[in-house]
Amino acid sequence: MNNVRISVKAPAKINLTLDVLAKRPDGYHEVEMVMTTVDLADRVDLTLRDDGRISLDCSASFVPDDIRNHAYKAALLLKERYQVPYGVHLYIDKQIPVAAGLAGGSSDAAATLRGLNLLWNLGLSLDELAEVGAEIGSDVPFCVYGGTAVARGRGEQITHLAPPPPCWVILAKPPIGVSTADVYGNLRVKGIERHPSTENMLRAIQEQNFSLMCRTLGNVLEEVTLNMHPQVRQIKDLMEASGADGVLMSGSGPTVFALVQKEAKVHRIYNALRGFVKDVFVARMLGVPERGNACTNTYGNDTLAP
Ligand SMILES: C[C@](O)(CO)[C@H](O)COP(=O)(O)OP(=O)(O)OC[C@H]1O[C@@H](n2ccc(N)nc2=O)[C@H](O)[C@@H]1O
Ligand SMILES: Nc1ncnc2c1ncn2[C@@H]1O[C@H](COP(=O)(O)OP(=O)(O)OP(=O)(O)O)[C@@H](O)[C@H]1O
Repeated sequence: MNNVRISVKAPAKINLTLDVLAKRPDGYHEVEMVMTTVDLADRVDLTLRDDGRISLDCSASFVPDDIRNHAYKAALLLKERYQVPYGVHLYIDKQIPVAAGLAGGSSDAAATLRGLNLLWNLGLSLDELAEVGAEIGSDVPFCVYGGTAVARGRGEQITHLAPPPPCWVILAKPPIGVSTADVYGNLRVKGIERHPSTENMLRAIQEQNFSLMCRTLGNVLEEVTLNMHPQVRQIKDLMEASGADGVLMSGSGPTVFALVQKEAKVHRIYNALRGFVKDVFVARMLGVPERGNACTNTYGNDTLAP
């Protein structure tokens, strides 16, 4: 093991809108979704290995530490594609709940790609890293860039956006794991009654209109997951009853988030939820790619430009 080490932040994402337009011949769904990052984040530490091997540890023991881990897969793909002689040891400090609809694994993979680009001195652009990321999962390209974007295709076609109006985000995850494949599998695309308006969400962001953003929140997967897991509906109801300005399930769930602008409301909603569910987090909307994403290393400074 070498002592050249960098740390990269891997923020969670939330979906402000998630629309499904069609089922594709390849089994995936054609989506249109507005996504943004929040400051609930994992940290990925990358230490250079001279022996060419890839290894991984995670603070959460139930997360796989082999090729099933998205971060491990990211390192292997990059190593093979660019014939890198070096290896890496990855340590993931897990703060984002797992199988929660917050793209934790995807963000770890994206952070690994960004970190290895520096550690292995590959000189790749974010577009090139996102292309590698798409081989790992549909959410990885967005996570490579971070910030705020519309994602189309199966999620890999990214159009960057300005940050949404600033606000607090309270996230609550019931103690169940949800399989994204099952949720998409249970969706009847032709039966979708209300599609969220991407156009209105873009307008809300452009005009920095918090109230329009809250009114436009929408996720067509929500109904599917709510029917599978009634607890998710209870959390949603509780957030709404506690005065949240907007409430939505993220991704395929089961995490539900509430948006509020007034700090006093944050405490009220947090306290109401804590009696009901253990995993409650208070975060700020990040909305922009984080500067200084990769920190302390033996090169002396952070050269990652997100
Ligand atoms: C629900 C979201 O998280 C919203 O951001 C994404 O659409 C899913 O992203 P992800 O977890 O990275 O998804 P992947 O790992 O690529 O795919 C998991 C499974 O979800 C289904 N899937 C995923 C993305 C998509 N556009 N259509 C799909 O039908 C497929 O059955 C796939 O086998
Ligand atoms: N680095 C990782 N962190 C967490 N889970 C991982 C990781 N790599 C692979 N996994 C596996 O992926 C599965 C989904 O975990 P993850 O936390 O990424 O889900 P998610 O937040 O619902 O993702 P998405 O929002 O992209 O659908 C878990 O069952 C876990 O075993």
